[in-house]
Amino acid sequence: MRKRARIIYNPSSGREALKNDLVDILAVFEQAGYETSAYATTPKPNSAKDEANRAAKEGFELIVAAGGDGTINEVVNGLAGLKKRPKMAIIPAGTTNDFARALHIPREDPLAAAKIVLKKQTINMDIGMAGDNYFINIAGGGLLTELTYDVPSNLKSIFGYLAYLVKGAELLPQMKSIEMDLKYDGGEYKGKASMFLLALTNSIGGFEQIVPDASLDDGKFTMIIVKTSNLAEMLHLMVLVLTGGKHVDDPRIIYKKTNKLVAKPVNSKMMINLDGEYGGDAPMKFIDLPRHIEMFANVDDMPNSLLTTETPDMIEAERKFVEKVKGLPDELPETKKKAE
Ligand SMILES: Nc1ncnc2c1ncn2[C@@H]1O[C@H](COP(=O)(O)OP(=O)(O)OP(=O)(O)O)[C@@H](O)[C@H]1O
Repeated sequence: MRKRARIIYNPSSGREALKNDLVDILAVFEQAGYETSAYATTPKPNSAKDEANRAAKEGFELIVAAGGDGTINEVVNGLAGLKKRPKMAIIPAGTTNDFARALHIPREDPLAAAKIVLKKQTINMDIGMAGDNYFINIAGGGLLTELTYDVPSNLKSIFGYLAYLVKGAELLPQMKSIEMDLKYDGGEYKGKASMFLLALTNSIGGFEQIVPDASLDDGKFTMIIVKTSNLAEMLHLMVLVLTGGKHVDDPRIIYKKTNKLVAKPVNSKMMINLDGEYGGDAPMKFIDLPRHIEMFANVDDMPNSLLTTETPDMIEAERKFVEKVKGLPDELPETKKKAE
């Protein structure tokens, strides 16, 4: 019997290109040896997740997630809890496409992304588990991570994580650190922090510098705890990120590899963000499931070292941002006071 592939695509995500190319995309997977069918997701919550789960249980050998990061996250959530998990491929069609960036899959041309399957190269990717949910790219908690919900998606497309940070900087005067208890492999942080992040890939909102040494299959998250919420200090850290990852050694940051994290707020509420979406409230336990899903990737093009793959508009966005930050005074006593 021929192997079967199910393409789960979001007809509403990103550009029309996905729909226009669908017939050719189906042909690529047929050429790769799969009897292939397609399923269009609906606005109903979890439609991609439920279909991925159903197809996997029916014995499909390959599930292709075609859409934005939200669709990919849902498909992973449909598969990660199963004992027998099919292979996955992704065709990015969203705005930020963080995950495709990490796997070096073309982000502008869905047909080219589909053709990665013809190279027959896969990697066994780590997946994050957070309570009952799964994530593939990043989890976070704390006041700053809550801001992602406010970043309009047209801004996301140009600035990615930068938008998140700029928005954060704008809102910082209203912000404060919260008291957290974070237990990780071999250590614990008890104290004030503005946020923590757990990264599985090195691509967060288009910025590979934030987690310069993330590995996709080492069974460990890269954990970043940002202790300060002081406006001037946050801006300084952003500049360190933009100028090549020097933030990792900064004393206001804890930067560690860990397989687990138990995150608890002390006397306050802490929302958890999973792959850019609200994922429940802490206390929450996070575990890195090592080499959990076999994923088609452009392995030839994935660098051993972690070189950035910036597009011209990202470089321009970075340049503008650094200019903006440079123009600000070092100390902003009014806002600083409120931020503390
Ligand atoms: N047929 C549909 N019509 C409208 N919305 C849909 C449909 N199918 C799925 N959705 C919604 O699309 C959202 C997921 O979007 P997805 O992440 O795939 O693309 P995107 O939003 O364009 O990408 P990005 O997050 O990168 O901007 C979910 O909220 C889901 O409910």
